[in-house]
Amino acid sequence: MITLQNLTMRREERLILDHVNLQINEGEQWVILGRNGSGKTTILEMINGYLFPSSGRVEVMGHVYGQVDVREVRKKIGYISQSLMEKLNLSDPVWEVAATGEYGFLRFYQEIPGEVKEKALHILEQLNILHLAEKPLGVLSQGERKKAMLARVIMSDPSLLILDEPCSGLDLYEREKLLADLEQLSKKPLQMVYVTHHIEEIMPFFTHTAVVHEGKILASGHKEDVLKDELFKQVFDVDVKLVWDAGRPWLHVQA
Ligand SMILES: Nc1ncnc2c1ncn2[C@@H]1O[C@H](COP(=O)(O)OP(=O)(O)OP(=O)(O)O)[C@@H](O)[C@H]1O
Repeated sequence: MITLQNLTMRREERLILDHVNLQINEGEQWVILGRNGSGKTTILEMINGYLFPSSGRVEVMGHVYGQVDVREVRKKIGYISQSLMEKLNLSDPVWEVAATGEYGFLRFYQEIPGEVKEKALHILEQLNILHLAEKPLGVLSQGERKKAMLARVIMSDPSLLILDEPCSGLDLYEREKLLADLEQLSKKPLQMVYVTHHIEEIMPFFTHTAVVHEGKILASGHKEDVLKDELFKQVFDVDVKLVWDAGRPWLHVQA
């Protein structure tokens, strides 16, 4: 479903990605982990076709970038990121923010068809935020904004969902609610690539993990094979012990 081959990215003489290879197959749910500045977002932007590598090959859902109109591929990709959040209009009502997902627009300049509004309201109801439908996006809490973005993504019925640190800024309650929503979504035929710094966000439904370090993929594969104490010591330079509890990994920092 996604093949990244030998991706290299240079910026001002700096090597930001260094021969990145990653194979993501249908039915797998991936988490990409790594420290600040390791190159995670750069990889996501390449999968979305917003950035092109200096060299290498990107194939997404059977389309090789450079040979297709990436805007067409993007219609099948849902993207949740802080940079997209910043592009949305804070004065737009939440239902309208969700409805824009139907077309991939950032905002509407014409009347929205009744059935599109109905569909948006239905999705808000599923996510338990129907009561926020008429509120402007700007008055929502961080957690509620994330849910509005999720509604916008669900509206577009994507085959691939890319999430860049969706839980950042959320308290424990909001984080767990968002993760539970994602778990529900994972039951659809919907593939996810989820970027985070926090391994406890690796819910049981995630099957695979890649660890990015200084622009390289340090390890990738089944999460149980990749998530090892030694790897965390190497990446985070902190002595940790990894413990699995209820199907989720947790890190204990050693004294
Ligand atoms: N346009 C750019 N020009 C120069 N350097 C850039 C540019 N975009 C990203 N970088 C650098 O590339 C490196 C990787 O950035 P990236 O955003 O992919 O990291 P990340 O792993 O997502 O980090 P974080 O977890 O902090 O979001 C960083 O050191 C960043 O400063």
